[in-house]
Amino acid sequence: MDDENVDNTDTVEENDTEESKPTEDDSKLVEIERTLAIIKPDGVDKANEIEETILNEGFTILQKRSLQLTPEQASEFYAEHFEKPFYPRLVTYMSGGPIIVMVLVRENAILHWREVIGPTKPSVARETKPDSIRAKYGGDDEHNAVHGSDSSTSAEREIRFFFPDTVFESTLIGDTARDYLAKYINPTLSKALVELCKEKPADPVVWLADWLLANNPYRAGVQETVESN
Ligand SMILES: Nc1ncnc2c1ncn2[C@@H]1O[C@H](COP(=O)(O)OP(=O)(O)OP(=O)(O)O)[C@@H](O)[C@H]1O
Repeated sequence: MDDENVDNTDTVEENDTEESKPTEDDSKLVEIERTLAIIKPDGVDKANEIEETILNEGFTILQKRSLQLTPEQASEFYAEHFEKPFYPRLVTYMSGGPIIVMVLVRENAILHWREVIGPTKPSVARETKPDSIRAKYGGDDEHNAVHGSDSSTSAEREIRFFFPDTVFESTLIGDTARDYLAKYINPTLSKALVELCKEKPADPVVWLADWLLANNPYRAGVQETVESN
């Protein structure tokens, strides 16, 4: 178990209501996103099954840590619930044993992970989403096995909370990605693939990597630039 301290931020997010949260059906754009998943203390003995579900649902586990929160860290993480009657019990619960935190990546990761974990209360999950993680592994309304970020703002704050070195850069998608590749990669790569087929080397991947390094038009000292299509 890793007991290193987590980063503490003093940001308090706005308190989203269940009604205001978007659903997957509302989503028009496909986005590659990151979200934070926590396997809570009561879910840790089912970690293998939960991780299998994560992978089966098409997520990549980008980062993973096992740790135990101090009561202060649990209070900070759930600061938005400070005034709720269940807050003291929530802090005791979340600091009462080891947890596993993961950064998950997928198209629409935030919404999809919320769908996979199911409603907050396991009793409701068992009635309405019996295949969800909280339906299968949750206990009472407080002990619901897993957490998922509920918005991109929360995801960024929560990922930084546990992985303070994370850099958030926008990922190019759609036409922007196509334009970027067409301008900077395709001309050189096409030429490299033509040469590769002529050469037919024994280890094509290493040969291709060497060719690209030797013919990188953006490397200082390489004179020739490849015409774009
Ligand atoms: N009525 C309640 N009684 C006891 N515990 C509760 C209650 N409501 C919420 N909790 C606990 O507080 C956590 C945070 O509540 P929140 O309303 O943010 O739900 P959530 O976003 O589905 O959960 P999480 O933030 O853990 O993913 C819940 O996951 C649950 O452990």
